[in-house]
Amino acid sequence: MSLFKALTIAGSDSGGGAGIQADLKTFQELDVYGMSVITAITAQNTLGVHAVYPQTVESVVAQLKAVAEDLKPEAVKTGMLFSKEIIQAVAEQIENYQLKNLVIDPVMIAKGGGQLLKDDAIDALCEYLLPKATLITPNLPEAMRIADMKKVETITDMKKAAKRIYHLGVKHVLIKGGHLSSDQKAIDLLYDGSTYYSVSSDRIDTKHTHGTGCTYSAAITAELAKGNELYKAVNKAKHFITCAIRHSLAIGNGIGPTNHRGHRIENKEG
Ligand SMILES: Nc1ncnc2c1ncn2[C@@H]1O[C@H](COP(=O)(O)OP(=O)(O)O)[C@@H](O)[C@H]1O
Ligand SMILES: Cc1ncc(COP(=O)(O)O)c(N)n1
Repeated sequence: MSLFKALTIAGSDSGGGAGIQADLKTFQELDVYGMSVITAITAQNTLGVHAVYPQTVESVVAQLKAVAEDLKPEAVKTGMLFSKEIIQAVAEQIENYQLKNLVIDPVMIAKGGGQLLKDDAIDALCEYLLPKATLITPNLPEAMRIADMKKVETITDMKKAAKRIYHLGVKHVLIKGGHLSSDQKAIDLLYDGSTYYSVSSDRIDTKHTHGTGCTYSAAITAELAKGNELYKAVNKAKHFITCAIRHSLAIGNGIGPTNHRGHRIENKEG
């Protein structure tokens, strides 16, 4: 049996619900060998981000080189990248090692509050990373910033934003609808430059959604690593994240994490 390998380039969440920790748990659950490049360490729990300790560019490049020269991931995702210097260095190494199947989760602000991407880094993300990516997965506030729009609140806004982001050079755009109004289904919109696809589930009534975006993009990355084409990878990942939210964990005193074993509970694997 082949063993597929996926890499996450992201920040560490000490609370274990988002970032590197969510990504590695997701890779493991989906039978993909997981590797990591840590861009920043956050002191974080379900109540929020207490502190951010970014890694040096030298550290990020050294981690990335070590992984790329030896282990050769079939797919790569980025999460919290924090600064334009880190973004530029990551983009250079992705080019250098010709890393394929790149999924960008343009993480900006944690659900519990806390800035995970500096304001002046958004331009660098668009200029250096987007043109190398297979997919970008912004939530509504992130889509608004990247598309440079005043608001992204409805499906019509999502379509407009997807088109604008597509024209920045990325191959596919998936705008996540977790932040749509609470009477709407959890509708995500996938755009490939010609067609809009709706990827939808019922909305689950829970406040415990810490790490949903990280887990979803990690699941897409794992499915791409296994050789699935993009549309299929997104649909499989949507099932994974929906199960993870349905069985999310009411731990801590704030926004609890998703349950990466949720899909096993639904499939009665225990
Ligand atoms: N309450 C919910 N019920 C079902 N799916 C949800 C819910 N909240 C978010 N999702 C889904 O979780 C995924 C992550 O979306 P979102 O929460 O918008 O990302 P982020 O964590 O980046 O803000 C998307 O597929 C979204 O539709
Ligand atoms: C290190 C790190 N990366 C990403 C997120 C975003 O996750 P969420 O928006 O669910 O808080 C986070 N909180 N921490």
